[in-house]
Amino acid sequence: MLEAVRLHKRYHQGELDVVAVDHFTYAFPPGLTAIVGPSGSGKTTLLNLLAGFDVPTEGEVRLDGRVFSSLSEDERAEVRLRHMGFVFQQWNLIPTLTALENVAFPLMLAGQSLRERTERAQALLAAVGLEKRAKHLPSRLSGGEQQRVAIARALALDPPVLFADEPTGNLDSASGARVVELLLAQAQGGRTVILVTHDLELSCKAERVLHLRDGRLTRIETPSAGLTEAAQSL
Ligand SMILES: Nc1ncnc2c1ncn2[C@@H]1O[C@H](COP(=O)(O)OP(=O)(O)OP(=O)(O)O)[C@@H](O)[C@H]1O
Repeated sequence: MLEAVRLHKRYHQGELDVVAVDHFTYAFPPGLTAIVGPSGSGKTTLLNLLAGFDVPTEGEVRLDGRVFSSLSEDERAEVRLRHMGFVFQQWNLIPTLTALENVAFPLMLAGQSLRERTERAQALLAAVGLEKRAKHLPSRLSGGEQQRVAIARALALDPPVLFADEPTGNLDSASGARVVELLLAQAQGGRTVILVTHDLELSCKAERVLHLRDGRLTRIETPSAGLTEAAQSL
């Protein structure tokens, strides 16, 4: 399980101190959790802290009970490779690699043989409905197809945690719906999916919606149950 404990991030901007994340505490259960909040409320900073791209000023991130945020950069990268997948607004595929090679890339980093990783990447592309596009370069795929390749790549090493940052931001509604379906299927399959979005319709599909304001967790909504609880009581 991924947990944030009194996670705090302060930036120095000249004379000013900006608190981007303010003592955020939450244990992310399996399933889909959305993080919403106005621009500047700290969503991206929080995601970067949870994924270990950035380190907190105070507090910690724990993964399966082990403190993750105080590991070295290399150790965090290794944990990230094996335990976390990423689907961003900009799909960030490697432009010179085919769809199949993009999906196989993390498998190569993890030391799998060419045969193993080709078989696994083919199966993943089939799972997102793109087996016929395996040899295409990203530039020959639509935005929605590129995002599905990014999802297949994010799932390559079967990570328990999947981060999605505005994954439908650049997509038309039909492609966006397909991407959402794939993410929901991952959440229903028991993965912890953490979704940052401005899209209220999308956040309503989450089991839990965390509201951030000025870096603080101000409200937790459970849209399906129609319940809210005060974050302060956590
Ligand atoms: N590297 C940085 N240096 C200084 N201040 C930063 C840095 N990154 C973020 N901030 C500040 O931290 C606060 C939170 O920013 P963050 O990008 O996390 O918000 P956000 O909710 O993701 O916003 P948006 O929805 O616009 O992407 C903002 O006030 C921002 O200016």
